[in-house]
Amino acid sequence: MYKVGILTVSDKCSQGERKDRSGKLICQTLAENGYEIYTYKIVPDEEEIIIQHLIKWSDELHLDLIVTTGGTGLSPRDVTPEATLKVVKKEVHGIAEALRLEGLKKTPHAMLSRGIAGTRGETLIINLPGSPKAVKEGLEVLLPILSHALAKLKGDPTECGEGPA
Ligand SMILES: Nc1ncnc2c1ncn2[C@@H]1O[C@H](COP(=O)(O)OP(=O)(O)OP(=O)(O)O)[C@@H](O)[C@H]1O
Ligand SMILES: Nc1nc2c(c(=O)[nH]1)N[C@H]1C(S)=C(S)[C@@H](COP(=O)(O)O)O[C@H]1N2
Repeated sequence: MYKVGILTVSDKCSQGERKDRSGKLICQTLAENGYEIYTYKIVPDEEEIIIQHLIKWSDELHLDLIVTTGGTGLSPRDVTPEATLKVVKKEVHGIAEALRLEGLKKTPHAMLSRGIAGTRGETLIINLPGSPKAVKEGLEVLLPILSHALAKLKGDPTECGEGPA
């Protein structure tokens, strides 16, 4: 069972001014789909704090997957993509592009998310926007590919083909 960490990046949620529905939605959805929710935290929109958590969860806890929610927009306090870029060793552009592409089918605002995805060692890190609606839509994009992505990240030699040639 793949181990997952969920990091909610939100000033309001971290100050108790808003209930974190988005992080909880990620926990619930991934658990329902067979992932082990290993850890879940709410942090403010502070780059250093985000970086510390991503590195610890990857290098010390050796999580397979980290999903962040929030702080991917244009607001001055939105720094999740910048923090994530400082942690990942390789970007997975296709995931970030797919999230925006599918998001645009729901709302033109999807183009305003600067979220990225990437890997650090054998950990896959994915940024989702903050709203529960964006999280629900983003998970619908991710769920079909997550187990394949994580298997490949761990060096699974099986072919990528879809069935017989
Ligand atoms: N974790 C969350 N749980 C529930 N709703 C959220 C959450 N994060 C964001 N939202 C909703 O999505 C909207 C846009 O998210 P955004 O990250 O811009 O939040 P914000 O309020 O601007 O900043 P912050 O959440 O960092 O205080 C928010 O105004 C809020 O309505
Ligand atoms: N699929 C999807 N993506 C989405 C949205 C959405 O509703 N659905 N919201 C957009 C909005 S309104 C914003 S402001 C940006 C950034 O959100 P964040 O600052 O909460 O990360 O995500 C965008 N991406």
